[in-house]
Amino acid sequence: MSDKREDYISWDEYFMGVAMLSGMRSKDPNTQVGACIVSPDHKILSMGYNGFPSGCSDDEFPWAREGEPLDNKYFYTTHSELNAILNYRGGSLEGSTLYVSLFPCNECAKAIIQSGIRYIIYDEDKYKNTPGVIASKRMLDAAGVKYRKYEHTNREIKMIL
Ligand SMILES: O=c1ccn([C@H]2C[C@H](O)[C@@H](COP(=O)(O)O)O2)c(=O)[nH]1
Ligand SMILES: [Zn+2]
Repeated sequence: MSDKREDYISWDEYFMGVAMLSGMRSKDPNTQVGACIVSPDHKILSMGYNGFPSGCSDDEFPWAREGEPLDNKYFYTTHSELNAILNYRGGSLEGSTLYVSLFPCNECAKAIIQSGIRYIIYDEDKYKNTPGVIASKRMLDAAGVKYRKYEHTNREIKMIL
């Protein structure tokens, strides 16, 4: 009988890796966010990244952070978590886990709660002091959605594409 490999990646490394890879598709020049939704039995249900809705050209809509509301990205971007929820073509997301590279904002928190996602594993929390993220945590806490920070393992994953 042969011994199995022992240095295989963990579930957390695997799914956060998929979320981060998904974020690499984002055209946002400042913050790329990736999300991966996983079933209780470790099946990937959906993925998403932040970007403009279908039909809204990445070359025509603005990527600026500043300027008039109609001339910057904030009115137009669909967040990675919402894209992952909307991309799901199956039945229910009840009981699922969301891996996401940035802590979800208040708008995403609403969609997460309403879709039945029960756990969030996030990487960065760089907007933790903003009202949006404070409101997000308040809603997630009230709704019983659990969240924890991803623990980096320092494993290097190299891909030659
Ligand atoms: O819950 C969230 C919050 C933000 N995003 C996206 C939306 C934008 O494309 C960027 C944030 O841009 P900044 O320049 O850092 O303000 O992140 C998301 O996908 N999910
Ligand atoms: Zn959001």
